Amino acid sequence: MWSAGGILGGVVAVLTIFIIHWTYKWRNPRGSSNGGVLPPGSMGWPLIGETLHLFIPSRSLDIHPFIKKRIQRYGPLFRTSLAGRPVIVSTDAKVNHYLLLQEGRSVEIWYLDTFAKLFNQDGDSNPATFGAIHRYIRSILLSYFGPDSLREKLLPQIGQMIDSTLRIWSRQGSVSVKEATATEQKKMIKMIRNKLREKRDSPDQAFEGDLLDQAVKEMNTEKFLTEDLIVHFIFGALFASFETISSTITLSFKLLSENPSVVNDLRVEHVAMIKKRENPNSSLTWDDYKSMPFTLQVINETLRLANVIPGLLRRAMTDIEVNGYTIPAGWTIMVATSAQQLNPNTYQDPLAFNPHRWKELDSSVLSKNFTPFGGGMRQCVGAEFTKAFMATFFHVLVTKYR
Ligand code: HEM
Repeated sequence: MWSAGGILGGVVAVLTIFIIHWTYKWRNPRGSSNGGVLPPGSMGWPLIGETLHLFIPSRSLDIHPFIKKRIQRYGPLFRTSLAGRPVIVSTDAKVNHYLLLQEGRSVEIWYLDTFAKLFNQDGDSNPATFGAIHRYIRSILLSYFGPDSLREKLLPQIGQMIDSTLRIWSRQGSVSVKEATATEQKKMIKMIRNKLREKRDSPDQAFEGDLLDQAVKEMNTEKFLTEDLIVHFIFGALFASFETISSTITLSFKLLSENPSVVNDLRVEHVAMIKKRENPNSSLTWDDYKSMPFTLQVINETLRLANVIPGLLRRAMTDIEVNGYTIPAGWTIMVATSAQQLNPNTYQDPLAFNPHRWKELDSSVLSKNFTPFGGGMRQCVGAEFTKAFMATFFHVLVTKYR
């Protein structure tokens, strides 16, 4: 006869064996169906993996300590587990370049945020719809924010907006900046939805010739353009532009205030340009923007250090062989471009703000080691807009303020 203590002991023993076996399998995942070798690394604790280490905020411009420590321990390619998913992190410039060019072949984009909702990534969206939405969003954003629109329409508007904002700020003792909370984001989504309905219900009255007008008009011809999709698209575009440009400009302000000689060199370039103009008060033009080598060096150096998007997320669609290791199909890949931009082998004294370094940097090295806007078919559609915006900001700042 089994005693109660014996049964309990048996259950505990079976449970212990199960937990040990499960933990062993968690910590030692299989490389692939045909026995490929996984990159070195640790999968951390069951379920939570190493997520908590990654979310510890870093106040330095340096590579995040989570990544830095693991590069030192395992090399440029390592495995981990984040947010319940097995992940390969790559900080290797050649591997990253290769992976970004593999979009739609062996890897696909993997969004964790607003964009996942937009593309209904975890829902039932089929690849053809996904592709059509992606092409639509790229082309509509490029037509409103790309080089042609900047040249013909946007640059003077950006100039006026920066000018009036700085004028107001310069009269204040301090300026408070804050990030939008989840409640404010919800309010914003509601506001966009109301605006969309207003435009849809009375198209003639509410027509302003903007991106939202065009999307609303095309709801009749493009089947995938639902109300929800447009709302998330507009919110996503605002988020992608606002979050990134504001933090880059904020950092540039800090870096310039610590480096008065750079401000001086910028001022020389911009004042010389104003002297060539017929109307010294006109705002920066496309030709001005394209003929300011030092300003572009300052922009590059700020983008390099800002590392606004420290890693791009992808999902392996097939087993991928790189550097003698296998990235198994289905695993998430973090293409950690931030590590490339702070690599001392490419950028001497990588944490120093030194715009002059750009004169000497070899363009072939840079094509793989300077990717603030990503690469391949997912490259940022707002890249030119961002650079022109920053150039205009510097123009107003150094010509009108001390
Ligand atoms: C400092 C400024 C910015 C930085 C550093 C930045 C960076 C990036 C990066 C790295 C990607 C590639 C993401 C990936 O491959 O997973 C990207 C994509 C994207 N960016 Fe930006 N971005 C900036 C500004 C903007 C602006 C101003 C806009 C809007 C006009 C914008 C809209 C987008 C969109 C829509 C995508 C998705 C493109 C696609 O999937 O085809 N970004 N951005």
